[in-house]
Amino acid sequence: MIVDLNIQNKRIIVIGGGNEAEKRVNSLLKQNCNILVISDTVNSKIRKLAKDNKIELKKQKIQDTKFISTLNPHMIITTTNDKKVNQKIVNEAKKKKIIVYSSDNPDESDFSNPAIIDFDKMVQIAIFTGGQSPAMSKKIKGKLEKALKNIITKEDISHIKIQKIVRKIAKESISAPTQRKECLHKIMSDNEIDQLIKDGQVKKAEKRAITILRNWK
Ligand SMILES: C[C@@]1(CC(=O)O)C2=NC(=C\c3[nH]c(c(CCC(=O)O)c3CC(=O)O)Cc3[nH]c(c(CC(=O)O)c3CCC(=O)O)/C=C3\N/C(=C\2)[C@@H](CCC(=O)O)[C@]3(C)CC(=O)O)/[C@H]1CCC(=O)O
Ligand SMILES: NC(=O)c1ccc[n+]([C@@H]2O[C@H](COP(=O)([O-])OP(=O)(O)OC[C@H]3O[C@@H](n4cnc5c(N)ncnc54)[C@H](O)[C@@H]3O)[C@@H](O)[C@H]2O)c1
Repeated sequence: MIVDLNIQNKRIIVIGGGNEAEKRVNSLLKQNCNILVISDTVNSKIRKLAKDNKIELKKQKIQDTKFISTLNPHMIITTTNDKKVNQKIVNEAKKKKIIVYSSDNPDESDFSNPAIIDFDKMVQIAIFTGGQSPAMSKKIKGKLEKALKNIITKEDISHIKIQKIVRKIAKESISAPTQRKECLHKIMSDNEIDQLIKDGQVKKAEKRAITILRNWK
């Protein structure tokens, strides 16, 4: 099942410092979480992230799973090239009911990583083949990225920003969910708002949206 994990402000530990660790760290950096990498060696990208204080780094070879009790993370991602170490970590994390992911063990991991297309951090599209072919996910992502550029427009992104604002107000000011929905749809399909967005007058579009909302009966 594809869901969006909420890991805001949580402590996430990544074991290993190679290519896989780098991919996982890059995804985690898009969330507002605390990332600790533990590895005996790290590649230059991870070293730079630590230097820039984007992540915490512990240069250490993991031999047992004591670090789990000591650091009490919300989630562990293990990416070492040592299958036994990865398995030990998975077993212990499961015992402690900690969310765990192992790069070499999709079957025992609590989640998977789809290929992701991102539009302005506002719309994310995930492509997933259920573990059958990661390489094909990557290829389809490339094809979709090109096609979607003409479908998900700058105007759509502006509408999302406006909806975020009016939706918050609507939740407080319009008590009936069906009415709320109707009002939000009206704002989404308002020709004047569309035109203002196209003319680059986003603030005016926002104002008009709020006016429609305030006048809603
Ligand atoms: C989509 C993407 C997202 C990401 O990684 O963030 C992703 N793999 C990507 C690329 C990629 N990975 C691999 C290759 C080499 C060719 C090949 O093997 O096909 C390539 C292609 C390349 O690099 O060109 C090797 C590989 N991958 C996995 C294993 C282990 C195994 O199968 O047991 C091995 C063997 C390792 C080895 O040989 O030792 C497992 C998984 N990889 C997944 C995701 C999950 C299933 C996704 C799905 O079902 O679609 C899953 C199950 C992990 C999970 O659960 O999360 C990302 C592209 C995104 C992008 O570029 O935007
Ligand atoms: N899920 C995927 O999409 C995917 C893709 C490619 C590879 N893989 C798998 O991911 C694993 C790692 O791949 P990689 O390319 O990052 O390998 P890598 O060799 O580049 O990195 C391995 C890292 O683990 C560290 N490490 C090893 N043993 C350790 C220990 N005991 N304690 C702490 N750190 C330790 C090493 O120092 C190194 O930094 C492999 O098992 C590979 O099969 C998965």
